[in-house]
Amino acid sequence: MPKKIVYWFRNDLRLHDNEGFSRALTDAETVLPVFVIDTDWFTELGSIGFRKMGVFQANFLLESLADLRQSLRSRGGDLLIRVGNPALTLARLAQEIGADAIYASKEVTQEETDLESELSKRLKPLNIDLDLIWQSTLYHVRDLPFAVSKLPNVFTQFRKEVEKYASVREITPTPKQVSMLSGQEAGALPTLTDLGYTAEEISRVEQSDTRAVLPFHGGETAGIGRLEHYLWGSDQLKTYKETRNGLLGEGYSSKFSAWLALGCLSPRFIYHEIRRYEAERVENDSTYWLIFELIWRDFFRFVALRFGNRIFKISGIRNDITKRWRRDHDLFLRWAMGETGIPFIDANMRELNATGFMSNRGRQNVGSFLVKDLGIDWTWGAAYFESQLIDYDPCSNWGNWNYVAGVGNDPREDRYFNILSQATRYDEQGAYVKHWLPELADVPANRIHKLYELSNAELERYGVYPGDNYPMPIIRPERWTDAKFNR
Ligand SMILES: Cc1cc2nc3c(=O)[nH]c(=O)nc-3n(C[C@H](O)[C@H](O)[C@H](O)COP(=O)(O)OP(=O)(O)OC[C@H]3O[C@@H](n4cnc5c(N)ncnc54)[C@H](O)[C@@H]3O)c2cc1C
Ligand SMILES: Nc1ncnc2c1ncn2[C@@H]1O[C@H](COP(=O)(O)OP(=O)(O)OP(=O)(O)O)[C@@H](O)[C@H]1O
Repeated sequence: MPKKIVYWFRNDLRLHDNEGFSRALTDAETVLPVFVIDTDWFTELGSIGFRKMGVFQANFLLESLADLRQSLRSRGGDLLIRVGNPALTLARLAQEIGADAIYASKEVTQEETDLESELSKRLKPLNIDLDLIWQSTLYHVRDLPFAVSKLPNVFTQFRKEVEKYASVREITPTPKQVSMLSGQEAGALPTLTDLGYTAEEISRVEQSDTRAVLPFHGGETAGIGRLEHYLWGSDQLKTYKETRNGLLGEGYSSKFSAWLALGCLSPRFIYHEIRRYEAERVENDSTYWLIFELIWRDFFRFVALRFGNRIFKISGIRNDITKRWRRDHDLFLRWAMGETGIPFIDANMRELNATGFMSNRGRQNVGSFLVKDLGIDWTWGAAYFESQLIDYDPCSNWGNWNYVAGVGNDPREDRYFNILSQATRYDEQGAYVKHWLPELADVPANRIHKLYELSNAELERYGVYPGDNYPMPIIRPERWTDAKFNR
């Protein structure tokens, strides 16, 4: 009997270095590649009333599926697209075609692993196997020099151990041919409207704000294109370490995150391209630093594997139940909408809302401001990021928020970001703030981050009318000018 395998694409929307899919092609006579758009992704998050998957990531996902379908078609295959409950849909499909097994990549966070368990339960009585393949990290989970239960608590220790005792595996070659089971309806790719997004949400994507760092386009083809540009075309990799804390433009950082989140780019592929770049062009601190950041990404994934649901809980990885959090909805909304009256915070939040992206520097600052200056429940901030980010990834998002909130595995106790000194340091001339807050265009650079110190008369001189074209500050952050906190 020829062997039939259903390949369930998840966050591995690529053909390069896709070990799971390549293994399915090797093990089976015919495969059936499927993606199931889970209707649960579009529900609203209970606590704060925002949609789980924001419109930017949903759009990026649809583009990625279109690209993957195209790549499969050009190799004699196709991508079946279904909308519904993945476990139910896949089990039915596998039964219908008489599949021997379903292969898919292994995920680590609860909603995803719940689906794996549900699917496995449904397949058992049908005598169909479920084979889950680890493939989202730079270092393979089996190559770690320690058991996951003994994962070092501190990033630096983790990094040093993996760098010393593990190596990054070679990439799996891209399949040339896909021999696909015929006779199944391919299924149309839904539109954002089909998925329930409102006209207002869709217009945010369609308007594609020209102030965005990049016109992000989903899919493996665009992801590889971005990599080629960042490394080989523009040579920006060689200055990454100096530019990575930037705020404006496409070049200050790689912008790989959205492609990594859905698996359009494989971290191992990026790694080997960096190594090739080092051999052929230049090897320096910057080329290493991009690998260093990819190790952070791995770290948060392994943290999620080790700590399970603790990353999503208010007490965090540390299980700290002593901290008290405010649940002031109005204050939270002022933060979320970029209406705090603190220009550096507002500019970053407006960028996020308009484009789905924010720099790493921005994320650390708005996170710290919400949690440390406003004292608001950090899980609201994380949930809001989840609903807006084009590169949302459960491990990186919730892991980083654990850090920012001081409930993670940060060795530095009670890290505090002084927003004023951060803004002055990373946006010295106020160019970033003015980019997103044109109403502040006439404020001189030396006053722009300290608007809250100016009198109404002074503000009006610069065309700023508090409470009218720009909000009054929601707090007076005395702490920012106190030398003790001024770092
Ligand atoms: C509060 C907060 C929430 C975040 N949420 C997410 C998220 O949902 N998804 C996400 O991909 N990143 C998240 N990050 C990490 C980081 O901000 C983004 O990965 C980065 O800004 C994306 O831009 P880039 O690809 O140009 O990064 P680069 O600076 O070019 O870095 C290259 C890659 O390294 C990885 N990386 C870099 N920094 C981190 C980090 N701190 N943690 C984990 N991986 C990292 C990313 O995969 C990134 O694409 C978050 C950071 C903070 C502080
Ligand atoms: N890209 C990042 N990925 C993961 N964690 C980060 C990243 N950037 C910062 N952090 C975490 O936040 C901390 C503070 O960041 P920051 O870059 O300000 O470091 P710093 O030691 O305070 O000084 P500097 O700004 O000179 O790098 C880092 O030490 C690290 O723990």
